[in-house]
Amino acid sequence: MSEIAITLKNVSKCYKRYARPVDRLKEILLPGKSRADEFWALRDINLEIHKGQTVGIVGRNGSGKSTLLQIIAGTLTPTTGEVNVCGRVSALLELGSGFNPEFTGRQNVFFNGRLLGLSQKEIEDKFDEIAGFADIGDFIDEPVKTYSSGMFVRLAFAVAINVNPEILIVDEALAVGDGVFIHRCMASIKAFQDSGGTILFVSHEMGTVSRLCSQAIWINDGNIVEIGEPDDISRHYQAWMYEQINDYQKKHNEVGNRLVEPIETRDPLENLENIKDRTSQKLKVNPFNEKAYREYHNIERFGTGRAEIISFEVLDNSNKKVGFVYPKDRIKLVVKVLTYDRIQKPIVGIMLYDRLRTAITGFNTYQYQHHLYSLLPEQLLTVEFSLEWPEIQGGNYVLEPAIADGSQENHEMLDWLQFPLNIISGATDLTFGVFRLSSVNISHQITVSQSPTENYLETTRAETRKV
Ligand SMILES: Nc1ncnc2c1ncn2[C@@H]1O[C@H](COP(=O)(O)OP(=O)(O)OP(=O)(O)O)[C@@H](O)[C@H]1O
Repeated sequence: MSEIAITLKNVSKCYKRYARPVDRLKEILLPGKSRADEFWALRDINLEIHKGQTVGIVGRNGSGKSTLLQIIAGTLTPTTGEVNVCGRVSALLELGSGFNPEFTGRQNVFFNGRLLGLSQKEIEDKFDEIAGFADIGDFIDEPVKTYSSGMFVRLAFAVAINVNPEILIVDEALAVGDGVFIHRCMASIKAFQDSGGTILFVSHEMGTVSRLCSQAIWINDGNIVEIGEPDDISRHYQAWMYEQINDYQKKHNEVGNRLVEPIETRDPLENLENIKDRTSQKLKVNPFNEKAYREYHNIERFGTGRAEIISFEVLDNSNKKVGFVYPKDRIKLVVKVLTYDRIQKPIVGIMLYDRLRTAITGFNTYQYQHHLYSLLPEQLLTVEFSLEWPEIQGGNYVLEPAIADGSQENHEMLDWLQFPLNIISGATDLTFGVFRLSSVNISHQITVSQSPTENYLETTRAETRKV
């Protein structure tokens, strides 16, 4: 096992919160009696991060991510516990933190470089590289208070990555950079990873965490919920987020989500009892019936459970199950849903993820304006999506079906199966990046100047059409 770069033992952080600003003043003027409420932003955090790891930290707003990063970066002291950091830390924390707004960009580069332990000469040697990376032109000699948030982060990242850190800490800041800059940041982060650097970063984008990280940490209400493979954390966090959304919908949408159109009655299924028997087991352990998430880390499905996906199949043209497809193959994705309650506005959809859990595409009945009538309890809904397999890179993919009640923007997630089906996509042709465009027209012309004096031009034209 590699060396340990960061260790946290029983780290907690308590902030003081004052109901009124005057209480803070009173406490200073009349010491002895605390007038603040205690707020524990982190509780008993135990963590070991090895050298060379890239660790993504996820969690909803206010869960304690920045507090944790600041404690590791050394800009905040924990209330209790022990922190050991081995290696030079360069931190890109809250936007502009560490920059003096009255100083110019240039002055701030020197100021920050010195704070990070570089000598004047070292910073002078690196200055052009830093300014070149930040690419903010003449603004480098303007006070940073005149910078846009994007310019701020450009300079801050340029400093952070160019001061030879061993541990790089990035707190969401990159979210405000433009596409070109993010691309460059990602390239430098990759190079830093390859050189054996340790990275900790906060992101709300699970795709980025899955792509970049070797490990992920999920924090909620100041506690570590789970540490593990980014892919697992991504699924569990997604499940939990939907739980929150469902709770919110329940509270705020009791009336809004009520049935407006007439219910279409359907013939009850002949073998409904059998199906119910098979699925009742699952329902009993449905984690969304009031249990805290912590108790069911290893779920592979989530939702309120008012309806349940009981079968999901990928079929070829002759209705045979397939696990291997080629681009342009026609396939059918068949989702069967059993209802346990009245579902007023059913939406059935499927997400396609790659092996790093990057969402490749998603489609659902609502989006394609395929209206599904309201369902009664104990009905079986079968939805079949017929499609041409996209021209994506060859490899392993995951298809995940889901059933929701509501609209695209505002729905209750009833059941979402995570990782029910792996499908291998064969590669038929060269594909660069994620997918290959299915229809590209290419034309070209070559113009030759045959005699400069006559200025005579001969043009050869050609056109190819690839559909
Ligand atoms: N200086 C402070 N005084 C009092 N409370 C604070 C202070 N700084 C942070 N908090 C509180 O501590 C909790 C954790 O904050 P923190 O910034 O670490 O969360 P976060 O997960 O980074 O949130 P976000 O995703 O919104 O950036 C929040 O409830 C926040 O209000």
